[in-house]
Amino acid sequence: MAQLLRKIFPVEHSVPKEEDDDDYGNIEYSFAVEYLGPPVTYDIPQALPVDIERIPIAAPAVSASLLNNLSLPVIQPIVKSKPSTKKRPQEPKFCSEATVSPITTEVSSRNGVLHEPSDAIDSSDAFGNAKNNGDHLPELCNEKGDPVGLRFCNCDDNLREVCGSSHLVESRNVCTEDAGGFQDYMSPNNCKPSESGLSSHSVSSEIFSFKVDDCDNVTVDPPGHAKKPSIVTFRDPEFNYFSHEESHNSATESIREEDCHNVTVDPPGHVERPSIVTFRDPEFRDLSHEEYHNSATESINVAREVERIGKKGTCYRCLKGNRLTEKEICIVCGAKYCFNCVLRAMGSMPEGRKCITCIGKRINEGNRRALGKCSRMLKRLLTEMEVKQRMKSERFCEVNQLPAEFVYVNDEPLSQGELVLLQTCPNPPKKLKPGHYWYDEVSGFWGKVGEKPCQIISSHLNVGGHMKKNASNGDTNILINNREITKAELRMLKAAGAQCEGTNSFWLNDDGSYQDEGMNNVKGRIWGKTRVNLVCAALSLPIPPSSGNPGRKNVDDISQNCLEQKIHGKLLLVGYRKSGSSTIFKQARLLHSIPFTEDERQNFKFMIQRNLYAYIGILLEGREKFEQESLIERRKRQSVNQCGPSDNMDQKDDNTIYSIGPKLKAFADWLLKVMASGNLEAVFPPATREYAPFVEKLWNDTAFQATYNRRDELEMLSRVATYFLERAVEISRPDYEPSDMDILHAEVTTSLKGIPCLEFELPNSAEMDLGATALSHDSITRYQLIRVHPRNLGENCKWLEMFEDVDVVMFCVSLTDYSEFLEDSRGVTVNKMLASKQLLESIVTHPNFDGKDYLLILNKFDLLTEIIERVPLTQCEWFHDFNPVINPIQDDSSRRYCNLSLAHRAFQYMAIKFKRFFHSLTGRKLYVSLVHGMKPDSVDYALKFAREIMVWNEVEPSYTMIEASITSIEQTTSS
Ligand SMILES: Nc1nc2c(ncn2[C@@H]2O[C@H](COP(=O)(O)OP(=O)(O)OP(=O)(O)O)[C@@H](O)[C@H]2O)c(=O)[nH]1
Ligand SMILES: [Mg+2]
Repeated sequence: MAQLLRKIFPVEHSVPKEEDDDDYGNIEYSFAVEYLGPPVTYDIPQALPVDIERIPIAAPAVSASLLNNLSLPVIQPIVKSKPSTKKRPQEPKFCSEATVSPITTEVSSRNGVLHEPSDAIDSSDAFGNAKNNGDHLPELCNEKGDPVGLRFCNCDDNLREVCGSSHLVESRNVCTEDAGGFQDYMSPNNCKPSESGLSSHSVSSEIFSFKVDDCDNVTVDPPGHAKKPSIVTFRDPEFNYFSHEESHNSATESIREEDCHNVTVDPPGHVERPSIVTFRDPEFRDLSHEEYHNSATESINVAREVERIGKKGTCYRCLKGNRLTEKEICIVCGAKYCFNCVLRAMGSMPEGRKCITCIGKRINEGNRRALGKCSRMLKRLLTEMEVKQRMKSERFCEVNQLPAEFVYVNDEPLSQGELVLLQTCPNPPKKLKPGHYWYDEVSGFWGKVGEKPCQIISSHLNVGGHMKKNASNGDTNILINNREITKAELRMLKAAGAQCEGTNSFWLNDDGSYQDEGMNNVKGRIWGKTRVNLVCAALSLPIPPSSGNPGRKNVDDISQNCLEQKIHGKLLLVGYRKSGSSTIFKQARLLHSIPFTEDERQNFKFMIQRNLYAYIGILLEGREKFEQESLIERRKRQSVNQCGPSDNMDQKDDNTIYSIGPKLKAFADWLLKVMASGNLEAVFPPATREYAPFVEKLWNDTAFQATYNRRDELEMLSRVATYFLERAVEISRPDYEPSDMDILHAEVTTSLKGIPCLEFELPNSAEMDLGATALSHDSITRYQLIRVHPRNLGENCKWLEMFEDVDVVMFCVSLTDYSEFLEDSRGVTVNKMLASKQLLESIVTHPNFDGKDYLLILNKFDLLTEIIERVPLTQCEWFHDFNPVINPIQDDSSRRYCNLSLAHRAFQYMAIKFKRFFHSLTGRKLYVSLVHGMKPDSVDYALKFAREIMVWNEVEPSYTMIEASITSIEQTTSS
């Protein structure tokens, strides 16, 4: 049979004969035959069937220009190597220019006896994968002489070093021939297989250290690696993660004897954490380690973290670069490669962005969302077609698919068919990941076990087991479809008008109709009411897709979109009128590249144009006033001079520099009338096109310009008006398109209709702020920023309870508020700073907000520096004792500096006032951040500050640490 096959499929030698072992020439095919002998009493390693689909296929190489100086791995043809009967591992055969590095072997053993290798051993790894380690695997025997996974020559009872190629311990061939052959990766820089005759087992130009410690734990540490017990790591100088293992096949890289002799062999740089599979994605926590192991089939290679060799931030291959260097990340092990190394490390990417050694392995679940989303770096490296092809492979190749058996629905793992059913239904669960979920097939409610529902999916799907009563860990004594609901759901029910008193069991259908259990009459419907939607939005409860607001994507009223992904922290942004909270919200949006939709831009355009007419109206009103004043002044002068009144003179005197022509006068009168009637919103934008020519004429008019020059005297004119008035002609045109800066500056009347919310990502720690890489989702966390206007909170902030799950309240105060007054609802004039203080008190003392963290954002610092000298801080009675010692101003150049320093002192003073006030209410610290809403960096800093507050809370708070942080914050904010 073998001979026949040889005739049909002649196999060429991959290595020149003279370099070869004798046995190599005798290539054979062998087939498994049924064992008919007597029963065996020992374990036989399992031979796994080959999954043809998992064998990587050579893909076209990247463009020729890129290949010139690349050392890409070469795939060797499949050959069978006969088990060697040699006592010593085969020495490597390198091409002439290749050098063999000395091998360092450290052996320390009390009980362990290291035997000369005899035959290749088979071993099972931690996942039960069968391994045939071939004849080149170092073999380690325990005291009974049983092989335990490593084989190497020269043993000693003590630690010792053995150098020289004769003691070479070769890297392994972990691939089983049964499993479909192996693939040999090597660097052409070192050796070309065809020329060198290098066997697939012989690239071992390594420095390894082996250590057998007291408990027969064997450790092989490459130099420079942090020693971890029971872990063997290999390192190739040219290709750090290069190994002989056949990562495409069912064998894994690790050899582990779990009982007494912990022996692990890991691929270069890859570290398998002892008996722990770590999934950094918090979502994955649902699946315990044991379950993962138990449910993993033998052929599954799981995601593992790669051990960093170089310094933090450097490329994992060339060890160059820093945190700021752009890198591509392996979706399996997390290794990061720089622009120059990524193609060498990842080859032709048959399964997307994976190191060559990670091909065939499951992705890290934390990277699932990034599948198929190309980075900028790849776009620069590859052609458009190549990028498409690789991203397609990444998304659709089998090994990258979600394993059905890792998804538990109502405590039962899904079959492949059920997973397909779930994923292809009209409303599938979004971003499904391994984990435990509950599903109410009657209502379509879907959530994670132990949590409130996060989505409403298609109902009546036959997937998973039966929903348990305690599936969502509810504690309300109210049942919906036999599930005890959570407090949040109870609020939703109440908002929908359901009578929950007396009844504790409801039947809820997928159309939202509900009835008492056992009764036939529908008592009402949950969905379709604005109030219910608002409550759901605020409590992060799902609503059916049809009741959502599909038009808007990233920023929206808190809706389904916000619930798709795990939100790590929620920030509530609130501030008194015109404190700048919506500017900060818009700035956060721009910072996190969430573009404004066309609809939003159109709305901003209309708002900006309408505001422009309002500013013009205020100027025209001012013009009238200035004209009057001017006339009065003139008449006074005339009467003083006693020039003798004459009709001619009177006529002439009516014209001042503030006088405008009859046409403009008619327009001005009309505009002022519209404003007085409060109809500006109704007239603009419709009248914009018609009146644009008047704006241009006005702007070019000397009287209008004279008024504009005195705009500081017009109290009604907001400070931001200048920004828009300077471009009045352009903005008034019908074809005006607002820029992001225009949108940022726009005074937007906050709508009462919705609660804007945006999701954004931040690196996990301040350390990483500088060096976040494109794909490291494990080091990036999602946050939600909710902006609520005080008017939306209702009287005494009663609606605040809707936001009780926020982590940090960002309370925004304009630093210029001390100089502004307004009439409250009772018609009483109040200082805006005091109004802000009152609002803060209402929130802080709200029962649902007891114990929350607060970050006070003192905004508009730039404006404070402008006004602080003109308007004393003592204008606000709360600041009556502000009495800083200021150096006398010597000249104009030092005036600005003095203002700045005065503004700083004023800021510090106000911050302390608020801190003391907060402390008197809560007994706790108030964090403070100085912000300039127009500056992205400043807003970014504030958001990261909020993140740090959350992080401090997560870490067991040590008093000293927090104190230290607070001190540093105060220093930062005051600097
Ligand atoms: N110069 C300056 N202007 C700012 C700053 N922050 C906000 N503004 C301006 O202040 C005005 C009011 O800001 P908004 O963000 O609309 O204030 P708000 O808190 O949303 O006000 P409401 O809509 O009443 O809630 C806008 O014109 C902003 O352009 C700042 O830091 N510096
Ligand atoms: Mg606003």
